Amino acid sequence: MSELVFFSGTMDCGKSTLALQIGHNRSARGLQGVIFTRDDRAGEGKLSSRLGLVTDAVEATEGMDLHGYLVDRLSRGGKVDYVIVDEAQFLAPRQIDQLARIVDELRLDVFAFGITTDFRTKLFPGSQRLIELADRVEALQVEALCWCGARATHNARTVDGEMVVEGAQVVVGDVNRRAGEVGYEVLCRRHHLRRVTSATAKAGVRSPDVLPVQQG
Ligand SMILES: Nc1ncnc2c1ncn2[C@@H]1O[C@H](COP(=O)(O)OP(=O)(O)O)[C@@H](O)[C@H]1O
Ligand SMILES: Cc1cn([C@H]2C[C@H](O)[C@@H](COP(=O)(O)O)O2)c(=O)[nH]c1=O
Repeated sequence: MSELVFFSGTMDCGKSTLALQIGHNRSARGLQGVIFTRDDRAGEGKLSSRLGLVTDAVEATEGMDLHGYLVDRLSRGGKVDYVIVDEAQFLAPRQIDQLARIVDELRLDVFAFGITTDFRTKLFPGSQRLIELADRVEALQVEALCWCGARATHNARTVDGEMVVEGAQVVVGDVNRRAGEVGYEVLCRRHHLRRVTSATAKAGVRSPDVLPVQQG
C-alpha cells in the first residue's frame, strides 16, 4: 500500500540528509525516483544537506501541478517508483493535495520533508495540509538541541543573534549566519516563547515578552 509520509522537524535536524538516504537506498536497488524541492539554499533544482551531499531535483515552482508532472512523465514511458519532496513547507496546500493524488491514483510512495512551524510558531500552509492529509507524520530520530541542552522544537529567526518576530513568513536562510545577516536558531519552546537565543543568553539578557498573539 502506497503512503504519503511527512517527516517533520525543526531546521537542522537532518531532514534533507534522510531524504538523500532514502533516495540513495532505493536507487541502489534499481528503483527510480522523482525528487521535488523548492527554494533549497543550494539553489534552484537542488536538494542539499549540511553534511555536504547534494543532488539534482525538480524545482516545484509556485503553481506547478506535481500530479500532472508525474502523469506526463509516466505517459511518456518514464519509470517512476517513488517521490521525494524536500522543503515541503514551501508548497501550496493544493500541491499537497496533488501529492495525495500521486499516492492514491498513481500508487506511488511520497516522502515529504519539511519544517512544521515558522519563526513565529505558526504552521506553514503546506505543512498544515500535510498534517491533515499524510498517512503518517514522523519526527526525526536525531533531535536538534536548544542552547540550554533541551530538545529544540521551534525555529527562531535572528538578526545579529537576536530573535525577531516580525517579517515575511518565507525568508530562505541558514543557522549560524554572520553578523548583520538574517539567520535562524533552533530553540526549545521555553526559550522561544521568552525570546532567549544563545547570544542573548550569553549576554545575560532575559526578555519576559512572549510572541505577539493575534486575535481572530
Ligand atoms: N560536520 C558535521 N558532522 C556531523 N554531522 C553534521 C555536521 N554538520 C551537520 N551535521 C548534521 O547534519 C544535520 C543537518 O542536516 P540537514 O539534512 O542539512 O538538516 P535539515 O534538512 O533538517 O535542515 C545536523 O543536525 C547534524 O546532525
Ligand atoms: C523558520 C523559517 C525558516 N524558513 C526557511 C529557512 C530555510 O531556507 C528553510 C528551512 O530549511 P532547512 O533545510 O529545514 O534548514 O526554511 C523560512 O522561510 N521561514 C521561517 O519562518
